[in-house]
Amino acid sequence: MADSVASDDPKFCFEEVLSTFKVCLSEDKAVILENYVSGWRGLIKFLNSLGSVFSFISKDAINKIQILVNLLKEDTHSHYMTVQSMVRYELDNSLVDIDKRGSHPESGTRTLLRLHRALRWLELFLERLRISSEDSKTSVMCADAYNESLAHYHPWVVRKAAGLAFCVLPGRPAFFEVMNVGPPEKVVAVLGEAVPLISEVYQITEELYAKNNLLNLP
Ligand SMILES: CCCCCCCC/C=C\CCCCCCCC(=O)N[C@@H](COP(=O)(O)O)[C@H](O)/C=C/CCCCCCCCCCCCC
Repeated sequence: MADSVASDDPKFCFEEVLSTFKVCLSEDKAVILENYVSGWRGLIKFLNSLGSVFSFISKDAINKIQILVNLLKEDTHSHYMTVQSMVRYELDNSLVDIDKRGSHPESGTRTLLRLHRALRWLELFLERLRISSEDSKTSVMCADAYNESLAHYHPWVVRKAAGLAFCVLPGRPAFFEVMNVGPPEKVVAVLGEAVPLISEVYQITEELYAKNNLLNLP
């Protein structure tokens, strides 16, 4: 795994992202952290190709991914093989700020929660994209998915900036081009494979965090 998240080759192919989400779950349905992080790195390549309007979003996502990449390289990395083992290790060793931010503002558990919430946005957005018609607006699909998910956790100023950025998203045909999958029918078929995979990863993580009362970490 590369040291810096930001130094990746910018070329994007959605099928590569799909492959990383395919190998995200182990046989016993644990979420493999390295593959989860790889999936996000691929998505950030896509975001970067949309232009500098989105850089405030990609900077935050890169920062969070970098925290997880660093944890995967530390001496304690064996505890970070899966999201399940990470949560167990950090809780057992009091490495998570539970009620208010304190000495562990960058725990893996807290950091992954932010990406987990964004994964729900992604699931909702990709499903809208899958069932959309040729003249549907990506900006509207993106905003609707955002308002139904991530927006609940963001202050007014972030919601406003995100809303403005969505307005410059390319139309559906250009968006499909950037996905680099092939003709629209192929994009729709690949989305049909991607959405259930992402949804399963989301659900498993959601249940883990809910069971441990971690869904509102500061
Ligand atoms: C071909 C596939 C199509 C979809 C590709 C989508 C590519 C998206 C790549 C990355 C998505 C962004 C992930 C954003 C993570 C946000 C985490 C977060 O909530 N952070 C906030 C809280 O952090 P703390 O302060 O508690 O540490 C932070 O305040 C956020 C700041 C930035 C604004 C985040 C706006 C998120 C909008 C998500 C939509 C992205 C639009 C992509 C357009 C296709």
